[in-house]
Amino acid sequence: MTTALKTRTGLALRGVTLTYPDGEHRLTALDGVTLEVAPGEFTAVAGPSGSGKSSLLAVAATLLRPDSGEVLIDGQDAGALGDAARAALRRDRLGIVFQQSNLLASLTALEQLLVLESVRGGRPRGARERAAALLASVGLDGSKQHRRPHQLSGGERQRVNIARALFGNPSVLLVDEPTSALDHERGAQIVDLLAEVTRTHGTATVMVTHDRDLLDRVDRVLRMHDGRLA
Ligand SMILES: Nc1ncnc2c1ncn2[C@@H]1O[C@H](COP(=O)(O)OP(=O)(O)OP(=O)(O)O)[C@@H](O)[C@H]1O
Repeated sequence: MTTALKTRTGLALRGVTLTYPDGEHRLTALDGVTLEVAPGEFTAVAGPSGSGKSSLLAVAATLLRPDSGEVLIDGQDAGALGDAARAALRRDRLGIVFQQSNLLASLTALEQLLVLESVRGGRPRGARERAAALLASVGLDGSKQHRRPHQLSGGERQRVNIARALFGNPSVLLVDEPTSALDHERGAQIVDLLAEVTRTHGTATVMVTHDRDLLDRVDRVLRMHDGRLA
């Protein structure tokens, strides 16, 4: 495994602008966004609907190429890479937790993590033990690891999502509205868990949220308005 050799400097966006086609014009979703998130730092991005939060995550996740500006993951400029190298960068350095739990219905919690190793081209020795330990560390012990998504609560599914995102030992963890399907108490527990894994795994974590009540649990809150960060 090369994970031990990763140089971790976190996430940096420099002067990022993103536009979408909008009839005969272009709509500016991100307008010169600059942002740095260091390893072990938990940053929230809050802002009204349509302000550009999801666009910011998609660009940071290297899923969308910005019109201009740079996206650096551990110092590597994603824009300078071809598609295959960008996919490898995503696989090796990024963990992504989507709003909708996109777990595979037929797999148990443990298998949701292990299937990633198969995609990566094999299952290194100890992967099963590591997956089990990771699930236990996010609060899913024992028999719950052998349940399928429909046999888990919304909060538990989100815990599996978080464990799965951490399984590749990412440097950067990107989280999109993780509490939208949860009540306040369970939402707060998930944000506390994200704060804990940010510390213990040393990830540069960015969470997009519109839930203001949870913002006192993060290291830093950035506000987004009309594609600009303040
Ligand atoms: N694929 C797309 N094509 C065209 N316009 C888009 C597309 N995706 C988003 N937009 C527009 O870009 C702007 C930013 O959208 P974005 O989804 O990033 O905002 P958001 O802050 O995440 O909103 P929400 O909180 O509602 O999810 C909005 O004006 C939106 O309508």
